Amino acid sequence: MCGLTALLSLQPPVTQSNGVHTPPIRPEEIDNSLEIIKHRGPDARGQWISPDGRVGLGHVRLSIIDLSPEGNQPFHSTTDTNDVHTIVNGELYDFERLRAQFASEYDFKSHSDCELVLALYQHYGVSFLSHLRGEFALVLWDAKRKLLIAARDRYGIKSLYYTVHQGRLLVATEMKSFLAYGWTPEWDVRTLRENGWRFNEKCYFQGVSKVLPGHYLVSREFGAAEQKPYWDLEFPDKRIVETRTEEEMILGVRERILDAVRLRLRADVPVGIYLSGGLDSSALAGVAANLIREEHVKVGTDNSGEIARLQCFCVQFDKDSGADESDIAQRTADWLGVELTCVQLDEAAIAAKFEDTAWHSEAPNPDANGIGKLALSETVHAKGLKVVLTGEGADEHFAGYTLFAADMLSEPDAAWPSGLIPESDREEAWSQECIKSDIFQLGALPKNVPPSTKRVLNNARLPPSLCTHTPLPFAPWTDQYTASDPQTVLAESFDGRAYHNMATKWHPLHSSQYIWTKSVFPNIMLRYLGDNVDMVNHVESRTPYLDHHVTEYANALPPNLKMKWDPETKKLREKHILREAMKPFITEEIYKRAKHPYMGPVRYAADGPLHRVIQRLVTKENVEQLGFVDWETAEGLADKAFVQHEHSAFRNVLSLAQFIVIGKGFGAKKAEL
Ligand SMILES: Nc1ncnc2c1ncn2[C@@H]1O[C@H](COP(=O)(O)OP(=O)(O)OP(=O)(O)O)[C@@H](O)[C@H]1O
Ligand SMILES: NC(=O)CC[C@H](N)C(=O)O
Repeated sequence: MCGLTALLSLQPPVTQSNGVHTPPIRPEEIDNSLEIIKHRGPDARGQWISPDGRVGLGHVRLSIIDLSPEGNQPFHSTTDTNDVHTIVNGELYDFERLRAQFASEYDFKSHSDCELVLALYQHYGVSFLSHLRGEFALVLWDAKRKLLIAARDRYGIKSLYYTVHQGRLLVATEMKSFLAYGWTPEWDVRTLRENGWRFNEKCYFQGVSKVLPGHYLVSREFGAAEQKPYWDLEFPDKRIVETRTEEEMILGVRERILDAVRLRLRADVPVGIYLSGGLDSSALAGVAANLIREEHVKVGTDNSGEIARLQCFCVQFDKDSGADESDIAQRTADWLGVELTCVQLDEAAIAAKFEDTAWHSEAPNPDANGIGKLALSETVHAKGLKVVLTGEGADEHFAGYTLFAADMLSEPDAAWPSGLIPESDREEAWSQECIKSDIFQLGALPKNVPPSTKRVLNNARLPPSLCTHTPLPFAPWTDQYTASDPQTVLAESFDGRAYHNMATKWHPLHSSQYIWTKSVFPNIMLRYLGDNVDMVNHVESRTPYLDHHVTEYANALPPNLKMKWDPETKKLREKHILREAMKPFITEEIYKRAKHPYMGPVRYAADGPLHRVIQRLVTKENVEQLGFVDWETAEGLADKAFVQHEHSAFRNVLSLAQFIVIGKGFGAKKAEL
């Protein structure tokens, strides 16, 4: 993916009577901002500043479609009637069909997918976003109307941040780009204490917000910007009985996934696949192999029609870590006849990449999982590939997480009467899942949650699990920022439409899927395990399960077909319909294998490489420089984590070390009372 940066001066570039001085935007500022994210776009760099010096657009390019200079950005549409400029990070699928459709009314200058934004904006006005299919972050400036739009894809696959600094609206793919404009980061201690940055539009730096998934930011006539939604997840009314047969729905899922993969194999550069021992990625590899065999589909630049040339990549952890799936991935690769490269990741390699992963992801998470993804992209790049397909989004939309089970069982599924679970079984299984979800927590369950908070999300069982995440060892003075507990903050990050739907229309499984997919998924998973770390090594990851034709179809399926009750084992079978839809393309082993979440090792040796990195980072000086952490509590964490192997201390200290890396990299001001 590429990277972008944009500025809009909210005041004219002169000294005002009130003393505010907004200098015209300078090319060096944009260039410095792009320099910070140059890893996102090694192939070309471009910028545009409006004649009045009030609008600036900058872009670094990882070229994927139309590698010629015509595909470089910004793109401009300047005619008698038009004066529109855009920068786009991402991929717009099915662009060739749309390009042909609009060729008579728009004068395309390139064969880039991204230029489509100008054609669609000219045709549809601000509603053009609904016509984009794929992952993107973009900024568009309509000079005639003095209208700025900054938009993000439906799921938040791409990141997009904004802030106002010295009278200028700043927008960028990564927060660190703002540093070039003289912005000085200050910790937002409230959102750190309340965990809000993991759930909502806030960031852990004051004044910085995310453009939310499925939203666009709009500023007219240089006025204050506001966010508006253009798309959201929708689920059916739980009382309406499904009339399609299971077979029809299995075929419906299959057809849409085939289409989503087919579109994502199209690129002017080599394309590969991230392959684990799980269903989601094995299905992608299987579908791709099938498309090569049955339709002779071109895979990136490879037109050979040889399945053996399809390149897959698997992270290989130490065998005794319990986290390694490479044997299974190898069996899948052998069965399909594709090539598999295993990327060995021992503890020394994990330790060596710890700081880079935190810095680039901008989304600290208390585990080492993101490091594996960073290592994968390093190898993919070394092998000359620029694009990979990866399986994120399947668990969200086809119900793969066991954390959804309690909500799935909390109510019968009237939409699929033939799959109804006998009431006594359902109630028994539900109470067991509730006990399990209380025991299997990654930290202490949230305390002091007002009863009203539980009702906001219609008593969903999922929220406490999302809120147990690893409190940092906060300094006592930060207690003033605990007016709202994390669970209330999570609940309040949704809107009235969602509350109404959860209370009256959606099955609890669907409410749970909504809560997860709108909160930690874009803010943590797609950052720490997604685009941000892939792009460090100039690799674009494409997510076929996050194609909105796939997800809209999946969301409309009955809950009982997503998590299907097995009357013999008296257990739920997660991702049932996805499994059935993908059956022709996967091994028997994968078809039968239960979900194992992607996890790096969680136990590391005392005085080993990772312990030493943590000791180097978590010093009194570094902790005190954060300002919001208590050194006395932090001091013993590394020993507890690596010598006594306390899992919660391990998570705490990893989190703390990541914040130290981020604080140092950003030059964040020490937080004070
Ligand atoms: N060990 C790994 N090597 C390479 N890629 C991986 C690895 N683990 C996960 N991934 C990538 O990350 C994606 C998300 O991981 P996740 O665990 O959700 O899916 P999965 O392993 O494919 O399937 P399942 O969810 O059924 O276990 C995978 O689909 C795959 O593309
Ligand atoms: N890396 C990207 O975001 C790709 C942008 C655009 N699709 C191109 O090929 O240039």
